[in-house]
Amino acid sequence: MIRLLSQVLNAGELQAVRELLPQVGFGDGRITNQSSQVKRNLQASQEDPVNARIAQLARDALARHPDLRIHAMPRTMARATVVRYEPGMTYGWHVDEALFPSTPPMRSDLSCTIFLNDPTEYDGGELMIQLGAQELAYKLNAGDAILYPSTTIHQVAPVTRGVRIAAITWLHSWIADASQRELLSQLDEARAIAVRGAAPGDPRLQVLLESLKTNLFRMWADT
Ligand SMILES: O=C(O)CCC(=O)C(=O)O
Ligand SMILES: [Fe+2]
Repeated sequence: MIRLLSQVLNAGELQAVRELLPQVGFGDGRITNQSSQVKRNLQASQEDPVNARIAQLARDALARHPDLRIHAMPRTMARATVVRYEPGMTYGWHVDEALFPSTPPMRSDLSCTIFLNDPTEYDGGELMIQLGAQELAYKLNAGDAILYPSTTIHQVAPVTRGVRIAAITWLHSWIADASQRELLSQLDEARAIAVRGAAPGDPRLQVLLESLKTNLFRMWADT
């Protein structure tokens, strides 16, 4: 499932990132995808010390975001990388690698983009995700993030004006199976609504419970 995580970075962290960004050392993005025919962007090298500081800010911010825990059930999070798209740059349709090349390698279940600059600063540069025949486009406010399954075909549309800057990372979930993960996150959301003291007939709680009951029945029904 695609999930938007709002205000992952708070105002202070965004300001710290803005001050660090001019010092990031960027290189050709193909360094990590040498055979890619569609990747035309800039990215920080993993050894870059300024990237490491931004990555740490991003990791801490994601780790404390309640929606990340509910929807990703993260086991491991890869070190984030700052990416930069100038006019004409793009990352065409592709699927992310199955294994993130850490030691040991990490299976990527979910991909995550944290938008680091304001959408008014550039044209184009939408993160587009294919859902069957549909193409969904996302361009979020600075500090917001999107979480999407690493199995999806996606692209960054060409930037036509200005500069798009984001931090990207990947997550290994405790729950490998996406439909099982969805059941658990619906259950967790329902629990959170109930704990807050839902009003009788709360529509969100009702539809969550109906979905859980129906989909568990579909899974377990002996036909
Ligand atoms: O910059 C983004 O939003 C995602 C880029 C991407 O798809 C990737 O680096 O694999
Ligand atoms: Fe990607």
